[in-house]
Order: sequence, then C-alpha cells, then structure tokens
Amino acid sequence: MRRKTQGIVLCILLFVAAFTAAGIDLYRSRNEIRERGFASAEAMSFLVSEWLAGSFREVDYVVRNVTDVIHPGDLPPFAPDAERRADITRLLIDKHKSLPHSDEIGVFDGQCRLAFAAYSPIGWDASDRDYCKALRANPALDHFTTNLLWSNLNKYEVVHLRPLTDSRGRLVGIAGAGLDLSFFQRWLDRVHIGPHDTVAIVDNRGRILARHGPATPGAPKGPGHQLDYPLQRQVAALSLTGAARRFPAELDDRPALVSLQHLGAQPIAVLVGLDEATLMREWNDKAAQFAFGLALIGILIVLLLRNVWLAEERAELLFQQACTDPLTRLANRRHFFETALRELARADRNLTPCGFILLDIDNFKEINDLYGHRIGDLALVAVANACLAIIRDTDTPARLGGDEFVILIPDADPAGAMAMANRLLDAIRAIRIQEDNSPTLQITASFGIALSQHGELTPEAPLSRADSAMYEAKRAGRDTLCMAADRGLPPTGQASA
Ligand SMILES: Nc1nc2c(ncn2[C@@H]2O[C@H](COP(=O)(O)OP(=O)(O)OP(=O)(O)O)[C@@H](O)[C@H]2O)c(=O)[nH]1
Repeated sequence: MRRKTQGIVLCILLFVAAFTAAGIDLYRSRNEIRERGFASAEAMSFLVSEWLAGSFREVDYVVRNVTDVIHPGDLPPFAPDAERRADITRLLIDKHKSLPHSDEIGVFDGQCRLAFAAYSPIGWDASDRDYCKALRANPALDHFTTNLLWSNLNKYEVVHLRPLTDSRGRLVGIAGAGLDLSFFQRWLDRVHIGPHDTVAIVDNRGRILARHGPATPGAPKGPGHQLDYPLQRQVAALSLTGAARRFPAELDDRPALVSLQHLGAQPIAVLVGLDEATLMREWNDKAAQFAFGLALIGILIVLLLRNVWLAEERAELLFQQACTDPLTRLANRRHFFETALRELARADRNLTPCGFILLDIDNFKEINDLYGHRIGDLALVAVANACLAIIRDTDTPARLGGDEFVILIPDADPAGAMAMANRLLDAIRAIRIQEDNSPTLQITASFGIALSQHGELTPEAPLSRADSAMYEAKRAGRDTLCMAADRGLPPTGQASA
C-alpha cells in the first residue's frame, strides 16, 4: 500500500473510531434521558400517591368517628328512639360536610341494609355488594375500600368502609363514605404535565378513576374506562405486591415511560406516563444530525478513496510507461539499468554472479529494408515473446534499443546461462513471420554472454564484455553465441547448432 493511501486509511480509521465513540456516547445519552424520564414519572406518581393516601387517611378518620359514636343498640334488630335516630342523622350530615368530595355517608346494619344516611332514603339493601360480602365474611378487617363501582345514586364512586362490631367481635353494622370521582380528580389537576403526558388514578382492575392529560381523539380513555390489557396486567400484578414499578408502554397509542405507584392500603394505583417522543425529541434531532454527519463523511471518504485510487492507478500506469518499451512491452533500457544495479548489489553480497545474455537480431537492417518496418516491428515483438517464454520469474528481459535485447539472470552460473541462451537461440530460429501475401520471414540472432565479477556494482562492465562476446558471435558468422572470456571460461562458447 502506498504511503498516501496508508495515511488516508489511518485518517479513516481515526474518523471511524471518533464516530464510534460519539455513537456510543449518543447511545448512552439516550439511556440517560430514558432513565431521567422514568425518574420524573416515578417522582410524580409518588407525589400524587402521597396526596391520595393523605386524603384517604382523612376519610378513614371521619368514618372511624362514625363507628366510634354508633353503638350496636342503634342498629336493627334494635330500634333506637326517634331522638337518637335524629341525632345519628345529624351526625352523618355533619360528617358529610367535613368530606366535601363525598357524595354520601351512611351506616348499614348487620344484614347490609342501609340503616342511617345523610341524604339517601334508608332501607336500601346492599347485601349483594362485594364490600358487604367481604366485611361480613371477615369481620376482623378493620377497613375496606372498593374498586370503582356504579352507586345506587347512579354515578361512579369508590366506597370506603369500616365494620361495626359488638363486644364479642361480631359484625353488627358497617359505616361507609362514598367518594365522588372529583375526590381523585382534584389532585391530578394540580400536576403540570406535557400535552402528551398522562397522569391517571386507577383501581386494581385497571379502571380509570381520574385522569389528567389528553384523552386523545383516537383513544378516549377517561373515568370509568378500562386501561388497555397490558396495562391492566401490570396494575393487577402491582396490586399483589403493593409496590411500584416502571416500564415502557403504549398510552393512547403513543410510546410512554410509565411509572405505577400503588397506594398499598387501598385498591388504587397512580399511573404516570411521560411521552417518550417528547422526551426524546432533542435526542432524536441529535441522532439525525449524527446519522447525517456519518453519511456525509462516508460519502466524502468514498470520494476521497476513489480519487486516491484513481491517482495511484494513473501514477502506476505512468510508472509502467516510463519503465516499459512501448513496442515489445519488455523493460526499457532505463528500468533494466535500475534493476541491474539492485541485482548486482545483491549478487555482490551473496557472492553469486549475475548473468547477462545480450542478443542482437542478425541483419535487421536488411529485414527492414526487404520486408518493411512493420514486419521488422513484428520480428522485434516475436523475439521479446521468445525471451518471455524462456526466462524464469526472477530473470529480467529488456530491450536495450534497436534490435538489441538483454536478459539479466540473478544467481547465474556459466553453464545455466549458456543453456538458457541456447534455448533462446533455438526459439528465435523457430520464429516465422508472415503477413498477407508477403514471403515468410525467418530470423536469427547472435548472443554474447557474460557474468558479473565480485566488486562489479554497475552493469556497464559485464554488459561491455557481453557486447564484445556478441560481436565475436557476429564475426563467427552470426546465429551463434559466445561466452565472454571471464571466470576462467574459454573465450568462446559452443553454438547449439
Ligand atoms: N522496424 C524497426 N527497426 C528498427 C527499430 N529500431 C531500430 N531499427 C533498425 O534496426 C536496424 C539495426 O541495424 P544494426 O543493428 O545496426 O545492423 P544489422 O542490420 O542488424 O546488422 P548486424 O547487427 O551486424 O547483424 C537499423 O536499421 C534501425 O533503423 C524499430 O523499432 N523498428
């Protein structure tokens, strides 16, 4: 990889690391916002439940006052005198006045028939009501609060009751106060919430007693309505533990962070749902900006890489062009000399010579003159291909100029270089060039072979010896090869033919 590309890849990695860190930070901040949302919902539900619990204590105090004042002898089957009856009714009217959100306060006898009431006509039979059944079944219960019910006054109410027992602990009557839904609603109106947030008071069956917040047009869920099933389940589960819980849920078809706080002593829970979209609006904007930035930088990186790669390809092409002979595609003279310098330095270190096989096409001027330059060019290409077919991967063939070629052989030995030159001699003899109706051209070449000597770090000297050997071959009648007189070898080699 080029240094420039490495730099760019490094920059990209840095960008990726920075964006990953920013992404993790963004993800964390999302969790933090959710956590804060849950904490706010919890604080709000706790506050409302405390208000409500305080109100219930007041109601319970008033009902207990009634049970303290009324004696078993005031209730059927006993028959108090008219004055006592009037006293009790006055007491109930007074007590009712002290509970502004109560719609009635009364006393049932042991059979659950209404014996005294502030306003209702007495004699009403409530024995089929759940609260009567519960208190009659278990007189030891010191109080009982109902779920939302439809009262004999034809309205929704919650009734808070206390048993009246005789000295032996037997149930002789029940005192109770019916609580209007305004009893619950007034607390909610004090809470400030956003337009999509919800605060509601629900009973243990998930029915809404009061609600602050929009009953959205699509899903109007006001007093008397039932919560959706998943929320009902949460409320029912909560009623068993009497504690608090938080969870994400759909409220009026919008995702919300919900806190449920149970009153514990009453079958009532406070539900606060903070609209998740509102809480997350700022974060969503940030996330969108992040995604946009990421996409933009991604595009820039792709464009940058594309430009760098194109530039590198162009540079590579120019380099290839600068190193390559355009006709034969072999290395040119300049590139050959650069390679030779490198190989000679290595050969000198390893004490192994480099071989130079120099070859020149015989009578090439005549070929050009007789067959034309086009055929001459084809002959040059054919010789280059013959060189490529014969060499090993580590050898470097090159065109030095005109009809002169050279092959550089690293780690050469005289016999191996001779053998390669002989093979090439044969291969060139086998070349046939024929185009259209022109006569077939057959070519030969003369070879000079030399090996570098220890201390020779530039190719000029071995090339010069190879050149002399090649002229020796020319003088010997061409189409032959000649080994330079060095390293104790005979001054001339043998032609393979
Ligand atoms: N077709 C063609 N001819 C070229 C090219 N470059 C050089 N030549 C010709 O190659 C010929 C080289 O001839 P020389 O090497 O001097 O002599 P020769 O005819 O080969 O004779 P010997 O080398 O003694 O066998 C010249 O006529 C150049 O014009 C080329 O790229 N294409």
